[in-house]
Amino acid sequence: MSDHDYTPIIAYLGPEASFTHVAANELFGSDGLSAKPTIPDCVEAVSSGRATYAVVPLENALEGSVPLTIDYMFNERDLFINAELSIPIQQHLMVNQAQADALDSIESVHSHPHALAQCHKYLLYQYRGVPLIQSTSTAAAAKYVSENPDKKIAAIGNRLACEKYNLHMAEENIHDFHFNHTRFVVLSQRNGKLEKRGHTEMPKTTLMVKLPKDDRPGVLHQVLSVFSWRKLNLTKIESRPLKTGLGNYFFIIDVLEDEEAPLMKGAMEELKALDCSVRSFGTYYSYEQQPIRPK
Ligand SMILES: O=C(O)C(=O)C[C@]1(C(=O)O)C=C[C@@H](O)C=C1
Repeated sequence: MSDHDYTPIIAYLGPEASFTHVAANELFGSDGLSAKPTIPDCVEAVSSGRATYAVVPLENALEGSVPLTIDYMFNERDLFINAELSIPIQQHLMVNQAQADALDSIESVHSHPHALAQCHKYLLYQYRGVPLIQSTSTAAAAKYVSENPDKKIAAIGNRLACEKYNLHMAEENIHDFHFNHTRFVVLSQRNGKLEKRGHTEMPKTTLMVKLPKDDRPGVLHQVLSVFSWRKLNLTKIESRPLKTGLGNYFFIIDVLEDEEAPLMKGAMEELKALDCSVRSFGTYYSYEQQPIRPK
């Protein structure tokens, strides 16, 4: 991808101090970042041209894919993945400063559904029966708690949100499993790699594969052998509903190879020869971020 001579606008799932904000900041710095209230708003901003890029969460190590991102991304015909960034996720429980002494009487816990799920056991044992309220992001929950000092409510989110919204840190690291990472992707209308220092060696290509309509036995096996006999390494395969009826699925397949490599071109041709429909979301590099450290 060539350098821009203008500041690109980067739509991200906000508000400020969401995990997606951390990801966007890591990849692009703070210039041009534009917070959006929801994932569909981010995808729409980039597909309409109002933003150059969108940064959205795609997959969490504990909870799996982010359905909203998958649905919007794979239905927008003209978007490509330019980069991915994996971030370690540490979840903390926070309350308004005015409620710092009322931790035993919390009446609801607010956060993004993924964050609530990542802390499921903690919430079960420490706050059994307390209603869990979904928000559009962890930072949106933190902001809501900061704006409601009279309410006995808590938010789950990251340390930056605790600082940004001046909340009281009630308990740190409440996620149930130590290895908690989320993978974010950069989407744009252009097919090309976003190149920065520190990417992993092999590029990755994301494909959307629809099986042939005749539903013959063994066709998924044939699809997988297209990659296996070429020794193309798959890092993910996931089936998602096509939303056209029960039993109708497409596959998201991540391959550790450049789509321009001869082996990949051959694989795509062979998939088409099997009557599969194949769409590439482009080839991109992977980046990793270190844990957010206390100030
Ligand atoms: O709520 C946020 O802060 C987000 O950026 C979203 C999101 C997600 O969709 O999974 C990102 C990382 C964490 O896994 C929890 C929530």
